[in-house]
Amino acid sequence: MTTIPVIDFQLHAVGKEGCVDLDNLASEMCQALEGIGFCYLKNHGISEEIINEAFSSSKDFFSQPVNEKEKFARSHNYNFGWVGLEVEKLNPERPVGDYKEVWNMTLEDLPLEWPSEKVPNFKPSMQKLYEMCTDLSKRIFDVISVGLKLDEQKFLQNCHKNIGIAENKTTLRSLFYPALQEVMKEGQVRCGEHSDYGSLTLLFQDQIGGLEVMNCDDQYVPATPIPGTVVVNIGDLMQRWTADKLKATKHRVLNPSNEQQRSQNRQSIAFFAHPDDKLMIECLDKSNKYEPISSIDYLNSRFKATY
Ligand SMILES: O=C(O)CCC(=O)C(=O)O
Ligand SMILES: [Fe+2]
Repeated sequence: MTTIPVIDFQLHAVGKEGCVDLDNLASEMCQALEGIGFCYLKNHGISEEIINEAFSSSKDFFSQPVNEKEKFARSHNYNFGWVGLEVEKLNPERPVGDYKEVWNMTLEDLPLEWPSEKVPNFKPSMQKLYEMCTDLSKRIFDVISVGLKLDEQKFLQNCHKNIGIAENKTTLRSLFYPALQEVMKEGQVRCGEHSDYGSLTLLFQDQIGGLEVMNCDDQYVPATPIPGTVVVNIGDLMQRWTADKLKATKHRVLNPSNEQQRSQNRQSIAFFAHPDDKLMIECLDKSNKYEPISSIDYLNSRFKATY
């Protein structure tokens, strides 16, 4: 598979009720996730208004001066808050950190502040999108469970019961890539080559473009923005869980070469689903290809390598 397929999710979209036969959708989706590891979903059911609000309030947040944003710097204990330019290096082999800023959040009741005084709409709009992404990811888990022929359609969904409640590290992250400098540091990119850590990622991107995904021929191909769609991909934990059946594909965001694009900010919002912290991740096919590990131990081992 060399391109990223667009899949119509209408049948099981957010807001749809009732039992439907997911077999065809499931095989279409698993074929994509076993191949290139990415797909676009159209008709996913999350309203454009909710997505746009999260993008515009994020922009308001990131447009503030650094000293304002620093007040809300990421707490290592919770993976919550603002991370500044060049701090994260998603590909540790690159010489410098990524040219991006991010805001990470969960829905858990944490003793942490939002910048609500200066950007009142940021918290409610991100929380709303988190809720919608929780719903959509659970529906995608149903489809994948059917595609993997697991005993129960709700099997994977049940492994993510605590999303947004407690003891689950599922994170919504707003990313802001500022317009580029005329001369960038050697080897610096917007987002270095990496695969995601968790089970499933949903990604909303603006119209600027730049996301690239490694295809089955080891070539990076553009994941061109398609209005109205969400990009879906598999994380490393899900690859391990499925004994390498579903693929956690490497991706990156390079610096545009076109002068007009270089002078524009880029925004995206990613939802990283993780199974409940204490869940033991054992190969679903009983092959024991990888040792069992708890969801939280796996995630912590990955964070150590990034920060
Ligand atoms: O901004 C993007 O399009 C991709 C971001 C990403 O891959 C990540 O944060 O894991
Ligand atoms: Fe990623």
